[in-house]
Amino acid sequence: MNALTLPDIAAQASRQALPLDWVGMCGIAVPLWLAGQRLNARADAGVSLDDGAARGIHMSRLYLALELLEHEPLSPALLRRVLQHFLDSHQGLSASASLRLHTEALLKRPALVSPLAGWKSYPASIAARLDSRGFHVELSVAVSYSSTCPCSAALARQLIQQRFSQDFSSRPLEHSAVLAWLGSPQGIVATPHSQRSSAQLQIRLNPAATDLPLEALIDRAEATLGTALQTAVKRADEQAFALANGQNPMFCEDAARRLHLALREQPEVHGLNLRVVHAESLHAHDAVAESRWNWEGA
Ligand SMILES: Nc1nc2c(ncn2[C@@H]2O[C@H](COP(=O)(O)OP(=O)(O)OP(=O)(O)O)[C@@H](O)[C@H]2O)c(=O)[nH]1
Repeated sequence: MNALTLPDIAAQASRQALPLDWVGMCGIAVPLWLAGQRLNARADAGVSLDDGAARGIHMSRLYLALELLEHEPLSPALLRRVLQHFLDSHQGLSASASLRLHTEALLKRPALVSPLAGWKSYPASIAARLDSRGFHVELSVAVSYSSTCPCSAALARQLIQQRFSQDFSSRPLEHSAVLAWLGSPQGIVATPHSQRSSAQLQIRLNPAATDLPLEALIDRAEATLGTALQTAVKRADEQAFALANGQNPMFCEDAARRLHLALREQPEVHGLNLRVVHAESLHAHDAVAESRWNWEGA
């Protein structure tokens, strides 16, 4: 039997004529180049099946088009070429194509003070679509940070004030005595709670963007929040982290507003959709805020 005699079920007519919105493959292992690294990724690749009478799409053609990802850094232009391949190989069948890549960038992050550094992983995904409305790309990444509750900080300060008032009600206010008190457990009789938090950032790239600014997006988000989770930490770094948290107390609403305003002004951002989750240590549930700008379906 040779290739010409192999049955081709996909080429048959469907018994139930009906177009399908998306047909493809999910979870294909692919390598890609991003943020200066070769990364493992999982691809979801597909097209619409607009010809309702056709039995199926040609999955192998989509799979083989993904080979393009191996050879050059991931960019909007490369994604567009892959999607154009999907459509060219499905002429008469499909008018829209999409590709979603799930990966994890591993970036080296410096300590706050000491000359140390360590690795931090950032789950990320890139989604591209080509259809009659044009081509667009979305970039998503999760950034983890610490958030100190501003309400808890104010309540703790009040208790410290009360304790100070008690302890110094009958003592003269001498500099050395106050300094010693501040350095004692009485000087911090209450501490605010803080929580490990995460921001899920999704941006739609400006159509003119030539790069996928993953690292720039992460850097911008971490600088905006001021309390990114750390990697290598010595005591000097921990002290700097305590200061950063004290200077940046945040409700989830504060974090969402900060991120929205900082990301929206980036020239490569055409739209954004973000969700921040503060995994409360006061409650057994999370505090969550979402914000969108120029986001379809919002
Ligand atoms: N359309 C479709 N194909 C599937 C599915 N599950 C597995 N396949 C297989 O995917 C394989 C590749 O399909 P095609 O791309 O049509 O393969 P081909 O006919 O050899 O390639 P072309 O000559 O380029 O059409 C076939 O062996 C299908 O059986 C499915 O649910 N739908």
